[in-house]
Amino acid sequence: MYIVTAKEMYDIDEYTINEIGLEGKLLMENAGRAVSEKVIKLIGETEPVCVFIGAGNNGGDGFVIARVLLDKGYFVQVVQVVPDEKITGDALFHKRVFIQCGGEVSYLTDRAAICKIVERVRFVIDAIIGIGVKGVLREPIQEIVHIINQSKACVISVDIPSGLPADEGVTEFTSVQADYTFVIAAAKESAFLVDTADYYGQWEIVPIGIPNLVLRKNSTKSQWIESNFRKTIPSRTVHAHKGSHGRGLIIGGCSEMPGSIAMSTKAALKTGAGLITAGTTEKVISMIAATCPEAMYMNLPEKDGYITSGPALTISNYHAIAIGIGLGRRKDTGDVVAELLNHAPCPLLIDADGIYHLKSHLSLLKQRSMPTIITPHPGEMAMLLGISISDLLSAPFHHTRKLAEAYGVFIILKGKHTIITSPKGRQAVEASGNPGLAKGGTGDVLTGIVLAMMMQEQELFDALCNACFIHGKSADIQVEEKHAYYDLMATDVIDGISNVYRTFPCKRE
Ligand SMILES: NC(=O)C1=CN([C@@H]2O[C@H](COP(=O)(O)OP(=O)(O)OC[C@H]3O[C@@H](n4cnc5c(N)ncnc54)[C@H](O)[C@@H]3O)[C@@H](O)[C@H]2O)[C@@H](O)CC1
Ligand SMILES: Nc1ncnc2c1ncn2[C@@H]1O[C@H](COP(=O)(O)OP(=O)(O)O)[C@@H](O)[C@H]1O
Ligand SMILES: [K+]
Repeated sequence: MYIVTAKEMYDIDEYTINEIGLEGKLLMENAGRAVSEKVIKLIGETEPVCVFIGAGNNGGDGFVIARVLLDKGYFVQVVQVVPDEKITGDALFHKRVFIQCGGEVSYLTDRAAICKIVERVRFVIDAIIGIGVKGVLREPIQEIVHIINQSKACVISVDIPSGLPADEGVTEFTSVQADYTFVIAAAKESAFLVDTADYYGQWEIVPIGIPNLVLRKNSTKSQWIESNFRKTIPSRTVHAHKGSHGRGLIIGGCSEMPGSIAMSTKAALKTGAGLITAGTTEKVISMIAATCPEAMYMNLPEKDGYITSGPALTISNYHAIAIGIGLGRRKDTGDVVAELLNHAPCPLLIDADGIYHLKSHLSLLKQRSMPTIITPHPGEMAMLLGISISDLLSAPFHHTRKLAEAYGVFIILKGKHTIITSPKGRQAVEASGNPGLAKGGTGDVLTGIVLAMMMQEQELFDALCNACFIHGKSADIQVEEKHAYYDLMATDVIDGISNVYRTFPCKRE
């Protein structure tokens, strides 16, 4: 499940054609056939279909789809939206094959004629432009796209909704609003961005015979899905003891936010951590101890209800430490974050107010010999970078990679499509979870889950991805089985962790 830019996709095509030896015409045939199979499943037997075709190879895919449907007995109307001389190369080859098979092509750009056709069909296949789009759509294509968008027909886009950029960072565009998109060979970046994802409608990737090794070689991003979780999540051996599953310390909490550290602590234990100590103020300990009797507590010095640094903070005995949840933003509380950045002898996870304090100590990240992980939501990430949230969200892959590489830090940028980035620039998207998670406290739960995963025997990058998977899937199963988006609480997400382990048991023994 690779994620690519348009350039990476072109490199993949080129390598497959020139080095592997699979011809472009053949890839186009495969692409058209693969999409047709999906289309047939979707639309049933007898529906009339209109295929809109543009000048490039995306249009070429459209000719193959039209031929397959025609061959299966569908009434297929092909509307070519560019003049004949624009159809060249592999697309022209497949246009000729379509015509040889009895297909008819009408070159149409007239509004009234197109409206009439679109009114009569229940399904429109959009093969006007694929990843080759440059800038905002020109006329008459822009108007044709508006007609398609206003029609009642179900719109199925080939590879990408026409007009939509494949890459992040493009903010001005007009696009087909698809109901379904069958994406060719690899997901494109825009399928995961706040401003562009919805144009795809429901989407899935269709393989077209490009070898996996070529995809792997040319992409740095992928989706983290169920099979990744199953392959990488370590099992607990029969000889396991609490020491073999990690001793973790979570530092946070203040008088106004006592619950957050309680939730992180509980989530870490529920996820499988061996021993968890919650380091917080005496008052917070008295408030939360009864809610999580399995945890241990470290009484930290405080001032006005907030943690301050002092000798009570012993950090040498832990396999991983998390700081930031419900910590507050006082300057002397920030000193504790700096102290950990300087001295924590183990992987360090920084979240929430810890990220706020990190902004003043970014340079300390580079000196750390053990990994540092941050888990910002877009507001915190934009604050760290000194850019607006909308700028961040228009190019989240780029911005997170830049920060991760510059400071040698692992980043979990939270959202519907959570992006996990390593200091070497490897990136994964974890897409589970639902709007029920848009509620205070769910981030604190994630922190606990991440801390626990960091201490299990697996690659750190995989651990971070698996943590996001557990968090999102817990919410998804809870909503499927007994909750709604509205009533899901962060504590329900903790309870739901058991469902995730029971639904996706680990295979590795
Ligand atoms: N071998 C390959 O390269 C394969 C490519 N495939 C398909 O080919 C597509 C990419 O093909 P191409 O690179 O030919 O590009 P596209 O077919 O995506 O689009 C290029 C055409 O769109 C026009 N265009 C671009 N921007 C425009 C704008 N703003 N307004 C109006 N017209 C505009 C261009 O003039 C050009 O004719 C993929 O999305 C995929 O569907 C598949 O067939 C699989 C194999
Ligand atoms: N609409 C959504 N779909 C999927 N996941 C979501 C959605 N909204 C929020 N989340 C997830 O919920 C968590 C919220 O974290 P955060 O904003 O830090 O919450 P808080 O600090 O209030 O606990 C993140 O893991 C995020 O990915
Ligand atoms: K398209």
